[in-house]
Amino acid sequence: MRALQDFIPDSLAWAFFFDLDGTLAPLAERPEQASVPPATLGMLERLGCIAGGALAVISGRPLETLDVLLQPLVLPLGAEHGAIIRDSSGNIHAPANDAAGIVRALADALDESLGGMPGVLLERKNFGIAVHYRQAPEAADAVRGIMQTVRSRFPQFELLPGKMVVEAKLPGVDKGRALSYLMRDIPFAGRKPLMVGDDTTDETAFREANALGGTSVKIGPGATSARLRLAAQDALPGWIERIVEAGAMSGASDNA
Ligand SMILES: O=P(O)(O)OC[C@H]1O[C@H](O[C@H]2O[C@H](CO)[C@@H](O)[C@H](O)[C@H]2O)[C@H](O)[C@@H](O)[C@@H]1O
Repeated sequence: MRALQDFIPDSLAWAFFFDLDGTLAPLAERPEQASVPPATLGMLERLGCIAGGALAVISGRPLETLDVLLQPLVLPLGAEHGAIIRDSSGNIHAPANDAAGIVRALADALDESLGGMPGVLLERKNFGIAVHYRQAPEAADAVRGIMQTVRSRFPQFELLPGKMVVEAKLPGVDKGRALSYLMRDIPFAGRKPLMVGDDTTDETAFREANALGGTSVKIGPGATSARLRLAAQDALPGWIERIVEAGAMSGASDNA
């Protein structure tokens, strides 16, 4: 696999897709402690301008949380692993059926089965849930077992393992589909997609970006379908800055 340092995509030809946790935001002990550094937000804003708006975030986070984490930017989004999409015109695309009741029932059942396991966090979302064990790594097997047992009573969901987390999401929802959906319309259409992510949950988007004639960047170690690798998350802002500077030198406008 190629290392990333010599690949500086042309901002006029590429569409940029970023994962959030572990990619734009350094990983934190708890979900509510994560933040996107102001310098990264500034670089994203400039990149979005020189790329003609062809920049989106595709994340497991709820849409409303992404808007808070990315403010003052308001970007096209694939939220909750792509269950909810906000396109470049600001239109929201979400599953037609109201999942609130069944998500609440699943979360309540998990809450009861987890029984206040120390260090284990239950995160409720609109179309799924996440059970985190970053603060109790020794609970990993127990959490996975409980998730499998409870999920068997809720066939409306499928499990998705991630970094120190097991999530339950709707079937047919994945980041690859979100990327593909966004790529259908201007300003993404006609460009080559570049997906940057750090987790197994990003693999569907890596494969989709590759299949659509683009490429993909995996941050950190681990088996992956991504074609390029960046050693660590803290090297990402510098790489984005190089794309922005190269774009500015080639005459792409970074005036909003
Ligand atoms: O698709 P992503 O943007 O990578 O979101 C995936 C999940 O990220 C969050 O959990 C992860 O980040 C937390 C904060 O750094 C960390 O404490 C946790 O261990 C990670 O799994 C988020 O809470 C989930 O909702 C996202 O699905």
